[in-house]
Amino acid sequence: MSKQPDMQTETEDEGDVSPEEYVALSDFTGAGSDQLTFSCGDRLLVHAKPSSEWWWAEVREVIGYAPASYLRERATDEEEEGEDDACPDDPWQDEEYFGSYGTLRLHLEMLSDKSRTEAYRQVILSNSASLRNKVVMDLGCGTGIISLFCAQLAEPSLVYAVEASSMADYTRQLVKQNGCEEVVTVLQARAEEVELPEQVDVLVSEWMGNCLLFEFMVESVLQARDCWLREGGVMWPSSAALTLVPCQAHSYYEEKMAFWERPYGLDFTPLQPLAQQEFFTKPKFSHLIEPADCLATPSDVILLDMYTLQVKDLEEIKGQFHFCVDKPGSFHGFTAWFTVHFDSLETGGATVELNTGPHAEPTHWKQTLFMLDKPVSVCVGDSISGTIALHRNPIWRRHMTVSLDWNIHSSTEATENCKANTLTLHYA
Ligand SMILES: NC(=[NH2+])NCCC[C@H]1O[C@@H](n2cnc3c(N)ncnc32)[C@H](O)[C@@H]1O
Repeated sequence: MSKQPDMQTETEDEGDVSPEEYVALSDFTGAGSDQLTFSCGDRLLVHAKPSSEWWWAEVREVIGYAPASYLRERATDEEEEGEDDACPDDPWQDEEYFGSYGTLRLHLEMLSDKSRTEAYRQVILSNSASLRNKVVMDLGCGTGIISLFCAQLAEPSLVYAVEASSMADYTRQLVKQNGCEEVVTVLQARAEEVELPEQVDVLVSEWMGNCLLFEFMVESVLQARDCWLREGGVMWPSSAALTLVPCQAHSYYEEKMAFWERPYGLDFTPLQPLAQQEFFTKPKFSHLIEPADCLATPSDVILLDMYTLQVKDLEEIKGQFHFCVDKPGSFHGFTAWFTVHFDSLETGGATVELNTGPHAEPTHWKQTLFMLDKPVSVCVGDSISGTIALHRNPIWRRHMTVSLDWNIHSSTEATENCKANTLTLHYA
């Protein structure tokens, strides 16, 4: 969340509104004396809107700042009965989420992803000696593959394999089937609630979702870190980076937009605004970008340190970018992917990398494509600069909105062809 404006410096009329009643969509704990703290469902009186992100409001006679994204205008009486969706009873959608991991489909997809699974195997293998007599927590172990690698390739004293879904019953069987029950203990529990008899030396997890954070399993990892990782313990992954690049996407554009120009000799272009709204206002997961589609050198726009990252930081994560176009073409959109790194347990030992980008082995995550509403022709020497912001959904806690704001400075036009653009895409 960007810093709230300083109310004292706001002139009287800036943003002042006659008090309007809003409902809190989610709990919020204010940081500092001038931010409000409120609970989901609280009624707030909004007195001023000095910025789009922070409003000056009152709750239970306390005045302060409230994040606008947490508030919804109070419905009129007759709409009131719909109020309970303001505070859904399952904001993490855990029933559906853990239900999906109780079946084999997703586990088969993950285990079939050689690049992903071999990276974790490589981590265990290259740290085999250092893992001796260590206590490990495998958070969200699924079928237990990482725990089985630990038991098979190293000699840890104990591995706590924590899995919340019903897959845990089968994971216990797999541990026994492979003769690892001495080392691996499977606990069916949410990592946030699990009770371990001891702290752990290593917390390993495969938590990454689309665009790195989708599903927000990372929150569970951070909570487990704060609860169970001993002082000086190791996080695997140790760090994560979100990478972005401006790109061409001719085939996707042809498929979803150009198609309407002359289907079967007819002019269907009046449907193109509909196509733009339906296909280009949300990210395209599982996009496979060709290296040749990159219009500039990809850039890491967000870097996460898994030792210092805090849950509250996940509400909004921002990054800057400045791309120098190095090949002429159609700027159709931006593609994003992530890379995670695993520090060696030995000081100065080799780091293992899992890179999900177009220059590495393909993974089941592939990449994520954010399409512009209209492509822009760019030339070598043009620059594309701006910011990316990942806003976590205040209600549905596994979802987020990705906002991209950028300008294009053309090198060819005499005047600064500085086009301000905003692209905000909501995850479904
Ligand atoms: N890379 C991802 N996007 N997902 C791959 C790992 C997901 C696995 O972790 C389990 N899992 C996810 N969150 C939790 C949690 N808080 N506690 C226990 N198991 C979990 C989930 O049931 C599944 O088996």
